[in-house]
Amino acid sequence: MHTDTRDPVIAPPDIAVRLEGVSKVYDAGAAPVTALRDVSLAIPKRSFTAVMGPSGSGKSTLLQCAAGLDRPSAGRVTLGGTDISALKAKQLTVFRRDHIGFVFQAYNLLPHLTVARNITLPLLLGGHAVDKAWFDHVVSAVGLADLTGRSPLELSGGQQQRAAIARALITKPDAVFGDEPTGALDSRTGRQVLELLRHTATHLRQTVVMVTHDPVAASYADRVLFLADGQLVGSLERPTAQAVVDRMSSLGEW
Ligand SMILES: Nc1ncnc2c1ncn2[C@@H]1O[C@H](COP(=O)(O)OP(=O)(O)OP(=O)(O)O)[C@@H](O)[C@H]1O
Repeated sequence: MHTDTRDPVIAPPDIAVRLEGVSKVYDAGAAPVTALRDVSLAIPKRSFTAVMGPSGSGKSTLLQCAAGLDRPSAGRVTLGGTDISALKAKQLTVFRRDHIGFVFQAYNLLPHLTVARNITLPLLLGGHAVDKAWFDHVVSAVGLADLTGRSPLELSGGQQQRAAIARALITKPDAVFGDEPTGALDSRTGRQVLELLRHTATHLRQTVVMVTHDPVAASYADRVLFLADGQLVGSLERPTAQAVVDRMSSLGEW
């Protein structure tokens, strides 16, 4: 299914995520809400991208559509060469499990499973064998090599988020999507997690896309995309926190 829908014309090999004319309208009772308006973008493989914008600008909606957690009202989303807008619900569920990593503010680890079992769960659910070398590489990269036998309940918040990142990486996904992944962490622990996401793109050669409100968090990315009123209104390459603050200020209240 994955290979059948590959189209080298719409997704050249260096692009991990592509949105083409994506719009999203929520049917919220009497007054529909347009959360995304004709958004087109391409995210290169092995890059770290932050998505910023004022509250209500459509950041989470963009992430949900890009990650196949929600469907756009119009437009096309291509992930690693697969047009996910064309997948049926069940195919999309399988595709998400095998090809997309998620890191949320809540870690969503299962307390009755060890850290190792939590990390390998996406492989188990997909009926795939664990690549021991990649498992060891990932677990060591997230700094949990000595803690894999523990319950998540015996980990700190930062360690739990690092386990969630390892779980997101275990399938070598087309992209890892994070919605405020450091939102629940204190600033020192948050910085460690941001450094890990940076390391994930640079050294583990994975693609990371993160929604954040925090200019310091965004400064860890290669590129920041700015949304306002559901539209892509600009981007910053190699951002500094100050440059992000300045751009956000020009977008109004945030
Ligand atoms: N399920 C939904 N039903 C109706 N409207 C929604 C739904 N989800 C989001 N919206 C609306 O769509 C718009 C964009 O919301 P979204 O959550 O994507 O913005 P955001 O930039 O992530 O906001 P925040 O920074 O406050 O989390 C908002 O006007 C919001 O109220």
